[in-house]
Formats: sequence, structure tokens, C-alpha cells
Amino acid sequence: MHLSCQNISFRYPNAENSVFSNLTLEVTEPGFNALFGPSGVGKTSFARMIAGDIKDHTGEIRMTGIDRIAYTYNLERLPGWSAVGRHLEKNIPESRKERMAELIEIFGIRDCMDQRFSQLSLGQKNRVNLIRYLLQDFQLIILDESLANVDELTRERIILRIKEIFPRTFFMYISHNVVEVSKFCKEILVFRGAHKRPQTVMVRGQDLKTGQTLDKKAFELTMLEIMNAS
Ligand SMILES: Nc1ncnc2c1ncn2[C@@H]1O[C@H](COP(=O)(O)OP(=O)(O)OP(=O)(O)O)[C@@H](O)[C@H]1O
Repeated sequence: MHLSCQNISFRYPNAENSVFSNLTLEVTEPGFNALFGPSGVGKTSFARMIAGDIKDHTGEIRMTGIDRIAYTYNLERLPGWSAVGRHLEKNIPESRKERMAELIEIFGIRDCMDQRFSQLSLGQKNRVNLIRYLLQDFQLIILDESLANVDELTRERIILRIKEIFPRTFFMYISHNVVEVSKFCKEILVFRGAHKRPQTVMVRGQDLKTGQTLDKKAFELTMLEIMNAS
């Protein structure tokens, strides 16, 4: 499995400036990787290019061993005509029902299953939405602030278990949380803004997994590296 983005440049039609120029990214192993940077710097735009939603960029995006890509973001909504649990039940193949029950427990949303989507809090909505994606077959999943509004401890539990359950999946985690990306991600592409050179810097994260102890010194260095790059 391999994702390679070479010299990607892009400007929205009618926009005066490019979002970024000559951006390069190479990810060779599955796992939890991140796109990090200040608001408006181009993380979503880049993610949508990887997902194939934006095609009119220059440069080359190549993938091997990745046939199915999902882009999921925190404002996606489910239809409200039936309870959330019923909706999931109807749209998930029988073979995934056990996995579904497991994810519902890990995500802490069992009590939401009898409610309609509109009745849920934002953090509950985001968790339900993400479960939908994790129950499909994707080799690459882009999580664009998909755990926004979810409390920190729950987010940590979810990330650690996702890493255990899906060791062969490429995750591209978009987040503004420097602690989280430093602790849990493998490769962190830090976006610095269109006016800085280079526009992006790659930082190696701690990639913490269940059962491991965080090396506090290395973790602090990662955070420092990210903050210095930003
Ligand atoms: N459809 C669009 N048309 C024109 N400009 C756009 C469009 N979508 C985004 N932009 C601009 O492109 C730039 C990058 O936006 P993008 O959403 O990729 O940033 P981001 O880093 O994901 O931000 P955030 O962290 O706030 O989600 C911004 O200046 C934004 O205004």
C-alpha cells in the first residue's frame, strides 16, 4: 500500500491565490497519519484531492493497493425518518453486525440507538456518522475533524481501538489538536500556510498503541517540532 502526492498545486476558480504549490506527501504504510495546521490553510482541500472530489489540481496523486477511499467530515448528517440504530441495522450487511455492536460500545453511543439523529448532541452525531464509514470496506479513510465535539477521553479510547481493529487501513486524520496528533499519529503533515517556504513539513509522531507507555520526552519533542513548524 502506498500513497504518493507529487508537486500538487491548486487554486480555486476565481480565487486570487493558490491554496498551495508543489505540495508533496509520501505515505508507505497503513496506520494513523495526520494533516495538521491552522484554519483555512488547505487541509480539507488537499484531502478532497486525495479522495478525488477535486480533480483540477496540477501534479500527481498515485496510489497502490488503495481502491476505495472515503472522505468523512464532522457535519455529515443521517436521515431523520427512523431511529439511528434502525438506520444502521438496515444499511449494514449481516456479516458486519458483530463489528457494529462492538463499535457502538467503543464509541459510547449505545443509548443513542433508539433516538433520531436530530435528537443527538453534536459529539454523538459525529460518532454515529463515523461508525457508518468504519463498517464499509475502505483502504483509505480521511477523517476531517470527524471526532469534533467528542470529549478527550472518549476520543482517545476510540482512536486506540480503531488502530487495533483496522491495522491494515490508511487513516488520514485532520485535526487542530496538537496533543492528539503528536500522541497517536505516525506521520504528521504540518501545513504552514501559502506564504511560508516550505509550505508543509513532515513530523514523525509517537503513534501510541494500546498497551504501550508514552515516552513523555519524545512526545513533548514532537509537539515542539509541530509548533515550531506551524
Ligand atoms: N469552494 C471553495 N471555493 C473557493 N475557495 C475555497 C473553497 N473551499 C475552500 N476555499 C478556500 O481555500 C482555503 C483552504 O480551505 P480549506 O477548507 O481547505 O482549509 P482547512 O485547512 O481545511 O480549514 P479548517 O481547518 O478551517 O477546516 C481557504 O482560504 C478557503 O477560504
